[in-house]
Amino acid sequence: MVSGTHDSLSKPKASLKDLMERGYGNLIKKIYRLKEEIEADREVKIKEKLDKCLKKLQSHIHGGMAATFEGIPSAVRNEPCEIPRLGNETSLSMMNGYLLDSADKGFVNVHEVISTKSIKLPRIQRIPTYTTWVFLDRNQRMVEDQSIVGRRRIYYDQSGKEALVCSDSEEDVQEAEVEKRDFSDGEDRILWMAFQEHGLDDDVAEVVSHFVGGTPVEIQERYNELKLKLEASEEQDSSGRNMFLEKSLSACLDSFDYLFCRRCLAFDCRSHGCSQPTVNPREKLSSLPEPEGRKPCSDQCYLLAIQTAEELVESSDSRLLQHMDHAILEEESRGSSVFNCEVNISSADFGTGCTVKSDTGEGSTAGVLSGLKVVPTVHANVAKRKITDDNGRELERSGSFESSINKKLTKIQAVESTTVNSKSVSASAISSGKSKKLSVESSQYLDHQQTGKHPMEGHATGVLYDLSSDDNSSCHTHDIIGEEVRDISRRVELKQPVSLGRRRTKLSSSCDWKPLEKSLLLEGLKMFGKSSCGGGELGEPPKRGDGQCGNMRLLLRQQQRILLGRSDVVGWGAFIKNTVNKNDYLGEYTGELISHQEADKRGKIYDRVDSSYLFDLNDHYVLDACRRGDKLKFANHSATPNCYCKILLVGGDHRVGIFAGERIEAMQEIFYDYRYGPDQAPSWFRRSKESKKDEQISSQSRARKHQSR
Ligand SMILES: C[S@@+](CC[C@H](N)C(=O)[O-])C[C@H]1O[C@@H](n2cnc3c(N)ncnc32)[C@H](O)[C@@H]1O
Repeated sequence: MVSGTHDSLSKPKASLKDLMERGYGNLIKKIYRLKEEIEADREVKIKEKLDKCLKKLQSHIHGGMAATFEGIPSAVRNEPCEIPRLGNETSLSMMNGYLLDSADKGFVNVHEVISTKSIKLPRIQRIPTYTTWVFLDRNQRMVEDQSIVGRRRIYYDQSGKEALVCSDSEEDVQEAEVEKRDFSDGEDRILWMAFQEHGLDDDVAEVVSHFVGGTPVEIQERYNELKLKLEASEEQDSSGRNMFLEKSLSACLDSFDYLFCRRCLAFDCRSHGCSQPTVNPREKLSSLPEPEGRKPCSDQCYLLAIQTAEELVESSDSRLLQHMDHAILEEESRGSSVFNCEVNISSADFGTGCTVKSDTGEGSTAGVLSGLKVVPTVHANVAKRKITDDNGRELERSGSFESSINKKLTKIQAVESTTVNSKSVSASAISSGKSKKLSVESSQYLDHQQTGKHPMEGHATGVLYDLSSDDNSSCHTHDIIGEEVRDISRRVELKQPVSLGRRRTKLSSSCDWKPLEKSLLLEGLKMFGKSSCGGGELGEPPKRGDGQCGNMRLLLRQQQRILLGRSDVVGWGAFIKNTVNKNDYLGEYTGELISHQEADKRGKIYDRVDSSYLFDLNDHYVLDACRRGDKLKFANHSATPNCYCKILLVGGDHRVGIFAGERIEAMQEIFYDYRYGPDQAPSWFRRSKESKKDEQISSQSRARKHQSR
């Protein structure tokens, strides 16, 4: 850095005369010349640009009208050319080249004018910025590059005037408010020449500042910047590599990495979106709170499983159970892996949120990997085995241990022998289903329909869980077969010492869940401390008239057609295409999954433009539909809404479903209550609440996070 930069700030600026006396006359003359050169250069460029524009304009003119364009160049070039006003004509008529009807003034000689009337084009509203949004099949994790946290960015408001500096700390914001001066190419040339010839000096900086403006400090800093740039490019020339390029390449690879789905092992997968972190279940285990003081909702509730597992752990058989755990792992590591595959067969085919536990058996081909053993097999093996302690002594099995193992086996076997019953596979449902995400070949099921034989039969010693959803238990978790298989294949490859059964517990808090390994289950459930099958805090699932599990519709995207149109209230709105009944599922509010910190930062920006698409999802995430989402993001707020939102746990993820609160006729606009908290309510929301002018739509929203019911 140059010394004395601070002095130059405090001392008054020397005049050009003083500087000349100090021997900078030559420099000053040179700068004058250079400036003139630059300006002449610029003028030439501007003229060239203008000519280009005019040529383009002329090419758009048809027939005789072209003649009227003669007057334009002089007008644009600021040469004397008076443009007469024609009564109340709009400015459009003044700019369109019709220099007309001024015989009395006699300054425009246009003979080929066809019409003396200006054309009034319809007024078109500016296209709002958010029209760049893209559809999302489901929520996507924010790509890190797009985070505004920890970055200093300047955002301009709609009129492009007021800037908002976004930064992590308030001090930063203060600091950043001093805008950095921009130097033009010409200015760069001047200061570069001056410092190159006279060295980096305060006086030189002062001379330059007389011509290019700014403070001597800014000018010196700019010079240093230019020098660094030059050095970098020289370095590139000498080494044949470009460090900037390298940096951007790694940044590029970074974001490429974010697009990689670690569940599907594919880029930009449609099921999970981008930025899939490698989730270590154990890490998750500690980060999420354990459910406390909750009552089981039914005899299938996972809370019961937790209790039982806790009891087992407390019991004197805990050691044996641990050893059994090991035994299972050993089994797994002996050539083939334990595979407790829970396969979701779409409700479109089964009429219900039907989950199938499948034992592939060795060499089986039931759509899952061959050579895998299943949990029942392993359990049976374990039950038969002698269990020894670390010193190789056989451990005595107490009665309760034997009975707990036996109970498990009995349960498993009982279910194993169960074929799919009429509740879970209904022929009518098979034909009427329209799921596009079917992962198991539907032909298999049609085959089943004809032969009366379930497609899994024969392939698998399959454990088919009857998961008919006409009981009132909530079905929160489903998965797609393909996805699970891919997941498993990867796990097998990686030879992870965790059984797949353990993994599945995380994903299988589905309707009629049959606990297989409670200690494992316990772990899985802890990972999803907030998961609930009707515990209440996530809301009751919507009533199902047709025996279909509520959130399967979400999973299968069985949504209503939504139209986008000008809202009756403000801006754009979402409209329903067909009439729907109360509690019908309309669609999902999708968006980017962002942290609360990120949301607060973005919220500040959204508040400025008074338009927010943030939706509180849970303690960890907020949905931001600003850039990505679905048409339902345009649904506006009303205090007397016709819809409601609900956060549902689907496939282990929280997702927002929008449901009809009443019968809604076709083409009606959709509203739901944004439910702003008192500390979040934007001014317009409060205003409208106070005034209560509008009976139907009594409040408005602002850039804060919407809440579900
Ligand atoms: C999710 S967007 C809804 C779509 C919005 N109308 C648009 O044109 O983009 C939410 C924003 O719409 C506006 N908004 C929604 N409901 C409103 C209402 N009842 N009155 C006024 N403004 C509303 C607020 O600016 C809010 O931040």
